[in-house]
Amino acid sequence: MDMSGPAPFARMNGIGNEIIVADMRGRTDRVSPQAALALAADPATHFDQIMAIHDPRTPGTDHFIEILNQDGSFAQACGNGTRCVVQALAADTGKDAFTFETVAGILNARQHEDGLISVDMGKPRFGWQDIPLAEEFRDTRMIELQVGPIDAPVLHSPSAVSMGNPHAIFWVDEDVWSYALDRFGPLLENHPLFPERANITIAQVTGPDHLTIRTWERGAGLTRACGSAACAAAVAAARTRRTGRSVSLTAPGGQLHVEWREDDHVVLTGAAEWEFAGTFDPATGAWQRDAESAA
Ligand SMILES: N[C@H](CCC[C@H](N)C(=O)O)C(=O)O
Repeated sequence: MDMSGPAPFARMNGIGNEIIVADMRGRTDRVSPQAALALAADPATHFDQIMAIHDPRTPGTDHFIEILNQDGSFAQACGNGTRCVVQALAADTGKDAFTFETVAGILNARQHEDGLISVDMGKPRFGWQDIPLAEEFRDTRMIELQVGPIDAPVLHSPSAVSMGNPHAIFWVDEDVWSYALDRFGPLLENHPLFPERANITIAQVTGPDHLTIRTWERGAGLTRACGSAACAAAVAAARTRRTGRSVSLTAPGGQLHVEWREDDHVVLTGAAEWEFAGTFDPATGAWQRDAESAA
């Protein structure tokens, strides 16, 4: 049955990462890039990512999840967005555990008694072709890339990690707010070394097994948090012996925890917050707020 016509959505956030959860269950259409661009352009619905919940495509999974960035591009992973999906589905179904299929693989997630949500983001990938990078690097813990004056680079020698989506983690010793990420982010996001672009994070070790991070996201720009970047930074910190495998992180929007388990799975834990509900046209992005959600 194709339930065409407007689809329900919830405007949420994952520690400040602005998310639209689109309920596409029971439908055969998809959220279009045009709809994403229209919703992103409206200040009331402006978002970083859209998480579209579809009916399952694979036995043993609850839903297929499709992810669009603010610029209409499709993404393979979104940790903060996945937590928002769990919170929305838990409220709707009374279940607290879910298995999702994404283009990056199968994700298991659950909401805890305290309301926090954990998502198994799968295994990190480190091969240069898996990130992907445009040229071979035998050790992606530190790749040759820099921005700023040639004799005094501002950011250099990042770690590269894929969490299903590409990440470059630049290690800094100064306060992460002292770097012009608004200027360097787009240069690095679109650097030829990243054939699929990349999410760009600056990370400072600010305590034993604690990182402070800021991210310029592929397809969304500066965001208040990026869950898959938190995973990438935690894994890269452990790989480069800056921290252990269980790391707490402070992003501009709040706190996250990442555990890189011994079975190689990376588990992201954090909060999700509901803001308001509405309905929208998945083809055009035309929307209206639910009466009971009216501000
Ligand atoms: N911008 C990312 C997708 C969203 C990631 C982020 N919002 C998260 O929580 O993981 C990309 O294009 O790979």
